[in-house]
Amino acid sequence: MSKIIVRGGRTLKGTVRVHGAKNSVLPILAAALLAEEGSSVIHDVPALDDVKNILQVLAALGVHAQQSDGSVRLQAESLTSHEAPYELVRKMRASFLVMGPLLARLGKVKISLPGGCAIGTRPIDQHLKGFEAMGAEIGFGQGAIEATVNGKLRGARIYLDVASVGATENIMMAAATADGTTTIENAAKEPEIVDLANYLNAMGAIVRGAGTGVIRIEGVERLHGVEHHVIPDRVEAGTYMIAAAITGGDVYVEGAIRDHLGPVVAKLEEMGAVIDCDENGIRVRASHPLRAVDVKTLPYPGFPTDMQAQMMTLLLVADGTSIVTETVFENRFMHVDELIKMGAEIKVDGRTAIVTGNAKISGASVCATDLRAGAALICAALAAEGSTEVTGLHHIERGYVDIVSKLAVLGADILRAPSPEELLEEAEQAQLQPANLLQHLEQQQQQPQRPAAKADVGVLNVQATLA
Ligand SMILES: CC(=O)N[C@H]1[C@@H](OP(=O)(O)OP(=O)(O)OC[C@H]2O[C@@H](n3ccc(=O)[nH]c3=O)[C@H](O)[C@@H]2O)O[C@H](CO)[C@@H](O)[C@@H]1O
Ligand SMILES: C=C(OP(=O)(O)O)C(=O)O
Repeated sequence: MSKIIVRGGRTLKGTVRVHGAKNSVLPILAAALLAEEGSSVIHDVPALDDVKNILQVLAALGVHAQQSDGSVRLQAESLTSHEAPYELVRKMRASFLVMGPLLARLGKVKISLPGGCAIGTRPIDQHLKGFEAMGAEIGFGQGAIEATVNGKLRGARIYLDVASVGATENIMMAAATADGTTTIENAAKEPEIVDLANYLNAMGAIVRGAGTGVIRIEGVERLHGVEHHVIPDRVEAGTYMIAAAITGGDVYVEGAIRDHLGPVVAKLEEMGAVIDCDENGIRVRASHPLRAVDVKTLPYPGFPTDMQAQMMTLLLVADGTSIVTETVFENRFMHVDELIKMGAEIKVDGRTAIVTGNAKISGASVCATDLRAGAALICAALAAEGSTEVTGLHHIERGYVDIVSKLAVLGADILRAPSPEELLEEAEQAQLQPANLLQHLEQQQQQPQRPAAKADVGVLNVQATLA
């Protein structure tokens, strides 16, 4: 089993650069299916497992993709299938976002139900309600959805019962080439929705109001490929801001956009951290003790549910008791039990967690149960006394590029110990002979690789950067 090993107690200092947003790039890659002519080139594509996965889904549908240096060129002129493979959709909920574009392009789609996950049941009723309103006929069988449209999708007025990010995106994509105008009411307002709308508009779509609660999409005949730069990942940025604060550090998060991180900045300031924002990023300085604060997650522009676990971890070291309320997902406190193993005192009652501050956090063996739970455990480990081993890395690697390298460059004592399977794969790739293979594996296991600083992680003197 691979694991991240952290020896806590180091103060983080320096500069870390954020990658392109996972939650933007996934819908944008799905939207590339809509280009009937020309190629799309998407820049600032993070090297994440989720991106690999959605590219596999697109390949199975007939999209040609070429990747180089953080960019992907996609050619979707001739699609060859309307069936998104079960094995791939099952791995990642966001692959359900190909449903809208496939309905629009081919008038039919077969896709497995994405199912729930650790953080909640995550139904897709709002996506389907939107497609039905636009004229799609939807059938279910053997865990899959089959939908067809007689002719073209038709514009409709759709009120979402919950301001779902995925449903807003799926419906926007389906509506881009529908007959007539679609209005989405109670639409999600996340920055990733705006990024998707900007990409669609550059492709020739007419999407107005993205970023507000009412989005209007005037259907056009066809869309074409374009170049697009994905926005920086606000959740990755927020995670490094928390990592800085929890270690009493001084970190410049390059690429962080203040307007996308309003509630995180506000809460850190309420706690007593000093935040300086400029057009290139956000600097966080914190000295302990920090003040306890209450946090309630809400759809954007409220406090993001994707930052709740990391924020809860920071509240452990604050002075006083904090109340954390999770209103977006019904089961997003999975990190609590793991934090308790590290010495935290947290009581959960339904959707509320009462966090006792001034905790003495100590190293333990813990497991990431979902992506942000994993990030929270790494944050806790940075502040813990002693050594922490975090497993369940497949969750973390869905959403964080080079997290170990980035934290190491900031001064954390952190390394990633690969699993025997990963070592074997690495040795096979290096085409080692059987005799050398054993020796290679033994050496690797005795000395887990400390991450090398990657070219895109700068170690800059914060004083000099901000002077
Ligand atoms: C790839 C991606 O962008 N993922 C993000 C996206 O997920 P995702 O798009 O899946 O999240 P939604 O905004 O759809 O979900 C919000 C709430 O609405 C409910 N719901 C959703 C759809 C539906 O048809 N019916 C329904 O009841 C969900 O169960 C949940 O309680 O937004 C979430 C909320 O900000 C983030 O945590 C995820 O990181
Ligand atoms: C819940 C998340 O992502 P997804 O919707 O891809 O599961 C997340 O990014 O925290």
